[in-house]
Amino acid sequence: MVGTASQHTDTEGVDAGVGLTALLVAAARAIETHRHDSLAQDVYAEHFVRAAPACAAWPVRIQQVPDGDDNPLWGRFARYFGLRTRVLDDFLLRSVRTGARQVVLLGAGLDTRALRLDWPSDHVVFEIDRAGVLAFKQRVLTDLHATPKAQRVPVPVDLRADWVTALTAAGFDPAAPSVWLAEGLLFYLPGPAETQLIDTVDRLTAEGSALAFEAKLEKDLLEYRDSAIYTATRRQIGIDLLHLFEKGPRPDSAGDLTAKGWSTSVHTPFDFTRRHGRGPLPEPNDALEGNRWVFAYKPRP
Ligand SMILES: C[S@@+](CC[C@H](N)C(=O)[O-])C[C@H]1O[C@@H](n2cnc3c(N)ncnc32)[C@H](O)[C@@H]1O
Repeated sequence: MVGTASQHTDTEGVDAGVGLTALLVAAARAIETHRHDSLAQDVYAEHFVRAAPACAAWPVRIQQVPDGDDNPLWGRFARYFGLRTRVLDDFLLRSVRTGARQVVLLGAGLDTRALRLDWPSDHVVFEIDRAGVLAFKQRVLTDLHATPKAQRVPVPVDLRADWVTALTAAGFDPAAPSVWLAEGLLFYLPGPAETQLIDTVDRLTAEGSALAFEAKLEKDLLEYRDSAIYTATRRQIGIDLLHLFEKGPRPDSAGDLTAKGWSTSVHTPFDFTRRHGRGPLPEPNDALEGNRWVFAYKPRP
């Protein structure tokens, strides 16, 4: 265990610190949803943004941004989140089609895949995040009378504490194939917590399971301090992502999974920009340049 529950507060709300990053992704998904060439539809996203006093001035449509798509935050960065959402939607649905019966969203934040994707109705979606974030999410969804398309099970726990006990107590079955997602999460965890999380996913997964995660290449992240995306995020909405990211050395989690027998593939977001014909392309001093999307499969014998 990397730390204990008492060392790590899990009561932080959604409107501060790393919780606020969940709202940033929600605002990006709202903007993507309203685009004429949208890659992913999330009709709940704008309701989260509008329910959070901290985001009163945030846009939920690109038309509300004075410089529109030229804005590094609500244009380019939001398109990045829209592309990421679509690629990971496709990954999860593909994994379910090939046998996964349980979905585990690590650092689920305001992800509404349990409500908006077409799951087989007997499937279960476990959403792990801190209590404050999940309580806010539940409040908004309850007000909307939103109905999940699979069984949705929130698991309020800090991923640096004993989350395995919480997940299994919530009904997760390690013997059944599962698909796991860590979208926009790992760089908020200390390196040893990431290693432990990946080891634990390996231990809890039956053959035929799958995992996707987003990682950053090991490079001094502070080199990107003046990149357009991070500067705009800091100045426009007061979120200093580089302050929130863990800056110690990162483990090679894709390599670790390969060594454990998983089949892994590592992509840049730009691979998918080309595939979908929209999304961000590389720029000089580009904070997205070091991002990797990793897809891992635990083979059947
Ligand atoms: C950038 S948001 C991404 C949310 C979601 N995956 C998505 O893409 O919409 C990061 C999320 O990770 C959660 N998170 C960060 N550190 C965590 C921890 N130690 N335990 C549980 N959740 C954590 C935050 O509360 C936040 O909801």
